[in-house]
Amino acid sequence: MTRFSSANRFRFQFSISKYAFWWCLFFIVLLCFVSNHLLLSDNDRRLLRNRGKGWEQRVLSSASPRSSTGSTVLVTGAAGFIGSHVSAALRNRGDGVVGLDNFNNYYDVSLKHDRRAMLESSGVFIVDGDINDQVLLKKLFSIVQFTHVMHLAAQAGVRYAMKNPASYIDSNLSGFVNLLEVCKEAKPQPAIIWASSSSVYGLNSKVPFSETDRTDQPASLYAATKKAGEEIAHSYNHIYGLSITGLRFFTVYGPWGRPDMAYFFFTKDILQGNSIRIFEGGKGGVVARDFTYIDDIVKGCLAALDTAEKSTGSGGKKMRPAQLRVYNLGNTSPVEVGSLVSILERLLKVKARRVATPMPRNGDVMYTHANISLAEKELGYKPTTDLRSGLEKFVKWYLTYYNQSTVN
Ligand SMILES: O=C(O)[C@H]1O[C@H](OP(=O)(O)OP(=O)(O)OC[C@H]2O[C@@H](n3ccc(=O)[nH]c3=O)[C@H](O)[C@@H]2O)[C@H](O)[C@@H](O)[C@@H]1O
Repeated sequence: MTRFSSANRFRFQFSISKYAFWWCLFFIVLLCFVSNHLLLSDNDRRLLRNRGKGWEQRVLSSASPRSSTGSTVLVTGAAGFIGSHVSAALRNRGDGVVGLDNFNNYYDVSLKHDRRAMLESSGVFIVDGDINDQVLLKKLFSIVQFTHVMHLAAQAGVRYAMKNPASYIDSNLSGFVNLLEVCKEAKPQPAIIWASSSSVYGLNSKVPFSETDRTDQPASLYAATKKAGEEIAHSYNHIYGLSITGLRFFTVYGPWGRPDMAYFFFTKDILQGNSIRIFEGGKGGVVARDFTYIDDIVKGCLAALDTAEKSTGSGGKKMRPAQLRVYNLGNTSPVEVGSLVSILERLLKVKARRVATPMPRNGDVMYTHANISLAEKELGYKPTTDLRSGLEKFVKWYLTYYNQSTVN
């Protein structure tokens, strides 16, 4: 009995320690899984993804220009609307392009992934990363000598600033400063071209808007951050000799556009039979925009890049004064929102359910109209697409992309 129980005890203890061992192992694996998948920040995960095997090689091959005179451009916001078009155009003419985008969910992320797929097929690699990530930016600059930075990453949208003000500070102010900090330290420094906005004109009532008009009355936080960006650009140019060009875009539209913009969600709502709100100014005031087609904007961006002088500093030290420019890139022919809807109705062959709504106090301004004579003179910028032809291209893209047909 005693002999039997001591053998049994031994077996019992052995199996207990065996189970304890397997349980420990199970808990260790579980712990690893939890720390990897739940405790890692978005940024850590992004770094792991970015630094995977072959990552540097992909960055380098995307950065190499096809011709000896080609530029090497870092495009931030490359999976965005304007960023994807500009990246494709730069690549198509032979420049080296590395994209950077944080793929945030401000609007449908799958659209951004589809833009990325389109760019990757033409040889542009988009790094999944944030402009606030200084370690990542420094890493990119240590691998590639960028001649230019086309900074198109931003928190866009005028009305959304009332819902999520912090996102505008994060991208348009902190992110911009972070990028400039890395650019100013680079040896040699790149020239920077970046997206400002027509919204900086705010409550300015002198039309058409010229670059010399007042821009100290922003009507939204979005506009205030873009205006602040222009002042920040001034200080980095002044202190560090960075060559900086700001482009004030006027309501850019077209294929692969932004679903948060009126022409885009009006199209969706008209097709789905939903009503659309058309903002109207009080006392006969007109609500209109100088809608500008994406291909014209791309030409303006490339011309700004081609005419940008080199930065004059290096490694944080300014050698002599550097170029600082700002240009309006608009279409010069404002169209009332109601007329935009009429064009969409004709193209979609569907009557819109219009609800006239007095302009809410949401950061929108009543009217925009660009004077583009400066861009015309110095960049050779000449928009050629009227709203009807541009919307026709947009609608064609929209119906194909969303696999829809018009209702006859
Ligand atoms: O050019 C610019 O500076 C800005 O252009 C657009 O801003 P916005 O002109 O307000 O463009 P939409 O949001 O597409 O609005 C277009 C027009 O439709 C009107 N609207 C908008 C929404 C709506 O439900 N109803 C309506 O009538 C707006 O008041 C505006 O007049 C972009 O969203 C900004 O990111 C950009 O910086």
